[in-house]
This record gives sequence, structure tokens and C-alpha cells, in this order.
Amino acid sequence: MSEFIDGFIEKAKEGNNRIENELYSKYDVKKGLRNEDGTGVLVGLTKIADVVGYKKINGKKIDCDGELYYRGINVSDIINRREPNQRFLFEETCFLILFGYLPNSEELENFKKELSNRYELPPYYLESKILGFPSKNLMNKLQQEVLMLYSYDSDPDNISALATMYKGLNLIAKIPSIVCYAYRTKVHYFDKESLFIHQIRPDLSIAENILYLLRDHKHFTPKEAEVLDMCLVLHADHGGGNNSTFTNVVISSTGTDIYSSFAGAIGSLKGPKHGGANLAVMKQMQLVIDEIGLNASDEQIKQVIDKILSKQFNDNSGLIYGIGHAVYTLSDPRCIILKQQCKDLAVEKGREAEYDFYHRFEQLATAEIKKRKNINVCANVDFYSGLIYDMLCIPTELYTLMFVVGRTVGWLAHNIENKLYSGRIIRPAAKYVGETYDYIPIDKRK
Ligand SMILES: CC(=O)SCCNC(=O)CCNC(=O)[C@H](O)C(C)(C)COP(=O)(O)OP(=O)(O)OC[C@H]1O[C@@H](n2cnc3c(N)ncnc32)[C@H](O)[C@@H]1OP(=O)(O)O
Ligand SMILES: O=C([O-])CC(=O)C(=O)O
Repeated sequence: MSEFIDGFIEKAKEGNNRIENELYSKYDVKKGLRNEDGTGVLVGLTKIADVVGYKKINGKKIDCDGELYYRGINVSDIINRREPNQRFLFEETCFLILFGYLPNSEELENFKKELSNRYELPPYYLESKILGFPSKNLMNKLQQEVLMLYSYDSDPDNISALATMYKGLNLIAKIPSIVCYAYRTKVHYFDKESLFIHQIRPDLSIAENILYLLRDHKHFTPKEAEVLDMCLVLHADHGGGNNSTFTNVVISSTGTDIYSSFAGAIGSLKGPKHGGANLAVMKQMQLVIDEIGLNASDEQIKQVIDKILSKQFNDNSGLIYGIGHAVYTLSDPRCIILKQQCKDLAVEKGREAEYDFYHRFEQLATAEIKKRKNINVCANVDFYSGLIYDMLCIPTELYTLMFVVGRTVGWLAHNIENKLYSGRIIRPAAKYVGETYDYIPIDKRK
């Protein structure tokens, strides 16, 4: 039987199972929910975030520099126009995304307390659910933990918008320590390192707590916490169309609980074409640097790029991770901010050579894809984030988890918005393009 099953995929490419490419255009099926010109099929309305990567002028797509707005406010302004003494913006951004406007000082303080009051994990949760269940993959582990928290909720299936808000805030507050403890557990059990567990501190921001919990000596610089906080702000939302947010809304549209929706969204974010790209970029760049060295010439870098695009290097997928985007064309505004942060941090940490290599690789890779495909591609949010995390001593296993910590805010906001203003089960259609046959009793089959 296993021989039969082994041969199935090859056989599926022909005969009864094969779906001819032409059928997609014949029935006007939008592969990947994309229109002919690459723009996304509209599947919803939102007032939470706007992702701008092109303009439509007389129905024609015109590429432009990228812009990202949270509740109508340009994210670059949130970062660049903050008060000089305002070090941490993530909590304020959470408020903005969830409630729709920038909080005044009192509202912000109250909101921070709402979050920090929920930091602590249930009694014995750490011992029984994290230390007792080490896992090598922390994205998978977090999915388990989110589903586990369902059992600790006295009314888990209450899906009213208000109940969802409270459950979501609880998840936003608890996920940072869960991921740090899951990491410490992983390296203790599998990598044989010492185990240390620090208590999460209500007086620290989420970014500060992550650095505090991850480091044996508990110390971090204000600049390090500021950069991590900025990363969380830049990952907090990306409109209703990104795969993990859409997944979360698709799942919750059935009327199921928020734990199921978030677990699904985490699974979506893990993929290397989405949030998992930050990890994939690190692996790709490590491999490239191992192959040609940091002092390689542009010509040598071009040759490796050519090998990647020809499916002969890295994971043979033909993809250059950290490059390209479904919406952004000329630039991803988050990448511009992160690139500058990365550059500054590299100077501070004496890692300018790596930054410079990434920069040259980015320029050459985008130019090569443009040449081959005749499309504008840019480096995305994930291209420099891994290098930044590395300079913050955040381990590779946690890169995509940092994305989750930020994005839970967007997932929650879209989940609630969808409940309040759409409410309909998401159920598109798929055209049956097979034949119909008579049923043949078993003794008459060949
Ligand atoms: C947080 C985030 O999710 S940001 C995105 C993170 N993902 C990555 O960095 C992975 C690498 N990038 C990609 O796979 C893609 O650019 C995606 C998934 C981000 C966007 O995909 P799409 O919107 O389908 O890309 P788009 O329609 O613009 O692609 C057009 C062509 O360029 C190719 N292309 C786009 N990006 C890349 C890339 N990075 N490397 C190689 N080829 C690429 C596509 O394969 C496609 O080729 P085809 O016409 O021969 O099929
Ligand atoms: O919008 C997308 O498709 C992916 C992305 O950048 C994000 O979710 O941050």
C-alpha cells in the first residue's frame, strides 16, 4: 500500500486529478485571491489599518513608495514624532489599534495597568504546562499554550465582542512570558543549558520584560529595549488581508472561540512566506555568508542570488526570503525604519560588515528579481529584523515569536471588528471541474 501512496503525487499530476492551469482563467478563479495585476481580491472592510503599496489610477496599478497607517495615523510618524522622553510605544500602539485613537496620559497609564495586571501566569502553569512539556519548535509550542489557556478560562466559549476583548488582552499580556519560558525550557532540555526563570515584572514594558526574562543576568540597555519596542510597534498590525489576520478572522467567523482563532493565526504566521520569513532570512544569509564570506564582491553576491533564483541554493524553493511583498512595491515603510535601526545598532555593536553585506545583498536581489520578472520588489519587514534580533541577543528560535507578540494586537482588533460589523461566516466557493461517474459495485471494478 505504501508504494501506492508513494506514487500518488506523481500520478496526481496527470489523469483524473490534474487541474489544467487554463481552467483558472476560464472560470475566473483568483489564484491566491489575487487579481490579474497582482492586487488582492477585496474580502472585507476595515478601519484598523491601511497598507498602501500602489495607487489605482483609471483602473491601472501604479507602484509607489509604501505607507502603513494604524487608525489613520502614519506609522512612521508614531515612531519619528514621539516625545523625546517617550521610550516605549508598543502599549500606546495597542491602545490605538484596539480602541481607535491615541490615548491621553491617564488612559495610557490605566491601559498599561490592565495589561500588567494580566502578566502573571495561572498557579503552577509554568511548572506543569511549560517546564513539564518542552518543545523544540516554539511556534508550535505557543499554539499548544494558547489552546491550553482555553482550559483556564471559566467561560472560554463566550464570543461576545466584549468577552473577546478581555480574553485577547489576557493573551497579549501572557504570551511574552510564555514564549520566553518556553525558550528557556527548550534550551535546558534539548541543548543542555542551565535553567533560569525570572519573574515577569509589572513595572516593566512588554519589550523590557522580554529582554529581562531572556537574559541570565537580567540586564539590558535602554537603547536595546527601545529597539525591540519599535519592532513590536512595526509588527502590530498589517490590515485585514495578511494571511494570519485573515486566517484568524476566517476561523472566528464560524463562531468559535478566540483561542482557536489565535492558534490558527500562529500556524499561519509560522510559514516562511509570511512571518517565518524572519527566520528563513537568517538561515539564508548565514548560508550565503558561509559560502562567499562577508568581503565577497558584488559579482560573487550576484552569482549566489542567481543560484537561489534558479532553485540551486538554500532550500531550492527559488525564493529569496525577506524580499517581495503582496502589497508593497517600491518600498516597505517598516523595512526602511528597521534598516536604519539595524545600521545604528551595527555601529554600536561593531557589526557594520554584516549590515553592509545585507544592504548590498538587498540591492542586488531586488534588481535581479526586477530584471527577471519585470516587477518592482522591495525588501520587506523581515529582511533586517532577524539581524536586529541577533544584535539584541534574541535567539533565532524566538524571531517569529517576536512577530507574534506584536501581531496579537492586530489579530484581536480584526477579530472584534469582524464580529461587530460583518458577522457572516466566511465561505467562498470552489468550482468542481471533475467528471461525474456511475457508482460501480466492488465486485465489478477492475
Ligand atoms: C510579514 C510578511 O509576511 S512579509 C513577506 C515575507 N515573505 C518573504 O520574505 C518570502 C519571500 N517573498 C515571497 O515569497 C513573495 O514575495 C511574497 C509571498 C511575499 C509575495 O508573493 P506574491 O504577492 O505572490 O508575489 P508577486 O505576485 O509579486 O510575485 C510575482 C513573481 O515574482 C516572484 N517573486 C516574488 N518575490 C520573490 C522572491 N522573494 N524571490 C523569488 N521570486 C519572487 C514570484 O514567485 C512570482 O513569480 P511567477 O510570476 O513566476 O510566479
Ligand atoms: O501583509 C502581508 O501580506 C504580510 C505582511 O507584511 C504582514 O502581515 O506584516
